[in-house]
Amino acid sequence: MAEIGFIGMGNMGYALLKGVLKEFPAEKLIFTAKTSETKLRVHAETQVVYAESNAECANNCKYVVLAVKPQYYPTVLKQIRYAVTPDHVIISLAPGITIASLKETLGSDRRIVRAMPNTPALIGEGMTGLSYDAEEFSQDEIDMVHRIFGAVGKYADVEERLMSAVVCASGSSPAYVYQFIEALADGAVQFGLPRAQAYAFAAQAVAGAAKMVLETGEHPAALKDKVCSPGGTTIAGVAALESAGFRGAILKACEACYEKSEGIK
Ligand SMILES: NC(=O)C1=CN([C@@H]2O[C@H](COP(=O)(O)OP(=O)(O)OC[C@H]3O[C@@H](n4cnc5c(N)ncnc54)[C@H](O)[C@@H]3O)[C@@H](O)[C@H]2O)C=CC1
Ligand SMILES: O=C(O)[C@@H]1CCC=N1
Repeated sequence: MAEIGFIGMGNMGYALLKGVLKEFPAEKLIFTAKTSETKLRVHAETQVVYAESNAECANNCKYVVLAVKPQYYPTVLKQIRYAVTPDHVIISLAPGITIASLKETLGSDRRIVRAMPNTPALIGEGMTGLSYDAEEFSQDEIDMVHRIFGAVGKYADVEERLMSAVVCASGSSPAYVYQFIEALADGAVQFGLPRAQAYAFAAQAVAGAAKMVLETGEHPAALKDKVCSPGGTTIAGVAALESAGFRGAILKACEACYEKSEGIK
């Protein structure tokens, strides 16, 4: 019997499976995917066994990670309904779908953890928000959930009402950061920097700036001020971004993301 099972091998399920393999041996893991091609490919790559069905996957592990899109939840929940017991720890990655609604479908004694990870989990640099009713779980189970997400990056517990805000800050935001890196690189290519170097310079600048925020604990605005020489190049760029509504655009993106997440049923 495995310990952790993954239902769904798309972008997030695969990133988590690959990520946790750095902390857990393949024998402790099991997964399912929709197609045989995916099952065979992921098995060949990871040596992790796959289950023939979602119910079989749930039957063969204690921690069941639901890594399918919200629109497939009704089907998958129906498939696993009688396979998951009150002993299982069900980890749901979907935005918007509440613990209460999952209990309504699966049974009120089923125990659910909501998790909002992100794809940098693939390389151990993920960030996951976790939400659960601590009274329903033993300390060992909570430690295990933390170990799973700790294996793929950082994590923090948050109140369930804040999960859609976590989607804005870290679940969806890697996409915005990639857009930013792509645009920065385009900007540099415009002035002659070779394309490959432009991505490397832009991505390292983003990674370095992010680490400065995390490691110095300084306010982002103070760090920004230190890059801006009076009358220099950076403040000219900052002024251009302000007049283009850069920060306002990001706030709008978060608003759209939040509303979308809250609207998922
Ligand atoms: N991609 C991301 O950055 C993040 C995704 N999530 C959440 O993780 C979940 C999965 O998202 P993604 O991996 O991005 O989606 P995806 O579309 O890449 O993968 C979902 C996978 O589920 C499979 N699937 C569909 N129906 C199935 C079934 N009945 N049985 C087994 N597998 C089935 C699909 O074939 C697909 O491979 C979603 O709830 C999403 O909101 C959460 C945080 C970040
Ligand atoms: O786009 C989505 O719906 C998922 C949730 C967070 C990141 N990707």
